[in-house]
Amino acid sequence: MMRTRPLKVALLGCGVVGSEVARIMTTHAADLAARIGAPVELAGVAVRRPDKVREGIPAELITTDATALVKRGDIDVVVELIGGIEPARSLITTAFEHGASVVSANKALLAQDGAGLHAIAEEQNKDLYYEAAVAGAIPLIRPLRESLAGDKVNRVLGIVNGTTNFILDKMDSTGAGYQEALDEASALGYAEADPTADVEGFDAAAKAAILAGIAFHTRVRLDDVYREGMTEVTAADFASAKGMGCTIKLLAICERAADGGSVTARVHPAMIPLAHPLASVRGAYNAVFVESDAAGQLMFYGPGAGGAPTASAVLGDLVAVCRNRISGATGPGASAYTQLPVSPMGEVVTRYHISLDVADKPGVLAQVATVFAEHGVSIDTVRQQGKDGEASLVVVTHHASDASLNGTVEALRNLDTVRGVASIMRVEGE
Ligand SMILES: NC(=O)c1ccc[n+]([C@@H]2O[C@H](COP(=O)([O-])OP(=O)(O)OC[C@H]3O[C@@H](n4cnc5c(N)ncnc54)[C@H](O)[C@@H]3O)[C@@H](O)[C@H]2O)c1
Ligand SMILES: N[C@@H](CCO)C(=O)O
Ligand code: NA
Repeated sequence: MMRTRPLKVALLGCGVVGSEVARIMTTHAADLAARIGAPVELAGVAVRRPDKVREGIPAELITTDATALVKRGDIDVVVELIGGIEPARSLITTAFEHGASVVSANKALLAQDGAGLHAIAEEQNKDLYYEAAVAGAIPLIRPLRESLAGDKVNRVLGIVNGTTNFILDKMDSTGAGYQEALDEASALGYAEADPTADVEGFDAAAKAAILAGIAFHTRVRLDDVYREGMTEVTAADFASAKGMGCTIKLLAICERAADGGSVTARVHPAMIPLAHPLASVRGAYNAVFVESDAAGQLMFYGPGAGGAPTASAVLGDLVAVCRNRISGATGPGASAYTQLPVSPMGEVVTRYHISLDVADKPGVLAQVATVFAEHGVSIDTVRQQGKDGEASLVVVTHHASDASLNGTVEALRNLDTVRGVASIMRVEGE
């Protein structure tokens, strides 16, 4: 039966995502009301620039005072789409304290203080939903929190940043320059307000922290996630990758240790075989593999960024939270009961592609191989190409710990015959 009193929604931020949320709330109003069981009304929109023309949003709803809006007391759901840490955190906290539930897409804030926000939500008996914060439109948070709640997840691996996937794809497929591809990603609404968050891997690291926490029922903060961005990936790296039947993607990898006693979370560029499903993830699309005891391997794929796709996830959360409001229930809260330690990157075991510039003379290969052997790093393949007394040596290793690999590279740099380490890249997905 349809309730006549509408649920009131306050929208904080009306940029790329917020404007799409407002548009869909208006164009889909009747369907949303039917699905929720009550009409949903946009009761106020907090913006920074009130003079901007905002099609479809009545001028009387616009305010620059976000704090007053969340303090009104009659708001059922606050949708936070400002981004960043402050004032978003204070606004969300105030919203809970004044009776509202919250939907947010703010991965930076959730990775930094998800535990604190969940605690306040639980204290106030309110919902905190954030499907849009990880992998845009792709349903991922809800499947992990709800559909897989009876299984044991061991690994989450994937492409979780649309901007960097868009840039790497352009560099690989069209030979486009880094800056040109980044400018295009920003114009399309994929990049963060400060795109450094994307290209330096902070955004993917925030998503990895959120995913690892939910997948392993533990607490993983942004600082726990090892992070390398993609700004140093070069055309030469793509050429090397091609040479071994691979491409390069910025991956987020969260793993539970084989003994179950700890977890790791990392973000870095990696070579993956062209035959791997992640290799064919193009543009701003995201794809995430989840491996669990009972289900085996699941793959989630779809648009990872952009106004409308992200708004789809926000609207899904809005419907869920509104339904909960009507039934007087709340959805699942934080589930960090396992309290697993996060192991340092040095303990992560993977394969490596190392490109060295060496002197082209007898014994160099043996010298290099000895350094690998001394550090317990087993070599899979070696490729050498000579050029004017110098040579380029490409070594691909078997599985080794990051600590052993770092020790190897340090020792290689100390060899007179090694002129330089041109690149080191992990090899995943085999
Ligand atoms: N764009 C995407 O593809 C995407 C995808 C997933 C998640 N997100 C997240 O969604 C959030 C919003 O992203 P966006 O792309 O829409 O950013 P955006 O920069 O386009 O929009 C944010 C808006 O908030 C406004 N704002 C800032 N401070 C404010 C304040 N104090 N009061 C009122 N308004 C304020 C800004 O003027 C801006 O219009 C961020 O947390 C982002 O990380 C974005
Ligand atoms: N800047 C982010 C938005 C989606 O979270 C990305 O490119 O993936
Ligand atoms: Na999502």
